[in-house]
Amino acid sequence: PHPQGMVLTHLNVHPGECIAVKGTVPPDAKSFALNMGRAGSDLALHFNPRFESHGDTCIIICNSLQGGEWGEEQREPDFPFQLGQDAKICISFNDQELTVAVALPGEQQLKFPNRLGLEAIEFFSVEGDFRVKSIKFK
Ligand SMILES: CCCO[C@@H]1O[C@H](CO)[C@@H](O[C@@H]2O[C@H](CO)[C@H](O)[C@H](OCc3cn(Cc4ccccc4)nn3)[C@H]2O)[C@H](O)[C@H]1NC(C)=O
Repeated sequence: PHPQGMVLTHLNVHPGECIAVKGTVPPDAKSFALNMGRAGSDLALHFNPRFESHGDTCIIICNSLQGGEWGEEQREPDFPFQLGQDAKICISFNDQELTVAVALPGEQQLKFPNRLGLEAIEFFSVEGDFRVKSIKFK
């Protein structure tokens, strides 16, 4: 099978701008992740909805990755995603925090501290069970 997902680099997204991702969650999805930061090993946010994965059921795991080391997980039980449904996710940030707004299927905002002091998002990747339909930079 082809590995799922995509990697975008040299993005230069600044505070106040947002990355708007639209896509579909397959009906048999187990887990997907949106990663953003400086590079694959230097992530301000690993946003990882788990439908059934790592012993977790329907929970969003957020974490940072610095020099290849995971930080402390933030576990969010408010879970807006549904198997087989479209999803619309807008990511923005400032010096204090990153904000993930899920506009589909639920309306939900999730905040995560900007532990890296990130000033621009250069790197964005999608991994796992999420079929990207569009990415817009607003
Ligand atoms: C109870 C003691 C062990 O704790 C467990 O430790 C695991 C290993 O650190 C934690 O799982 C890791 O959590 C990280 C976030 O904190 C990341 O999610 C680690 O996965 C990285 C990763 C991305 N990918 C690509 C990918 C992503 C999504 C779907 C498909 C492929 N493959 N591995 C994932 O392996 C897992 O979240 C954690 N569970 C708890 C309850 O704390």
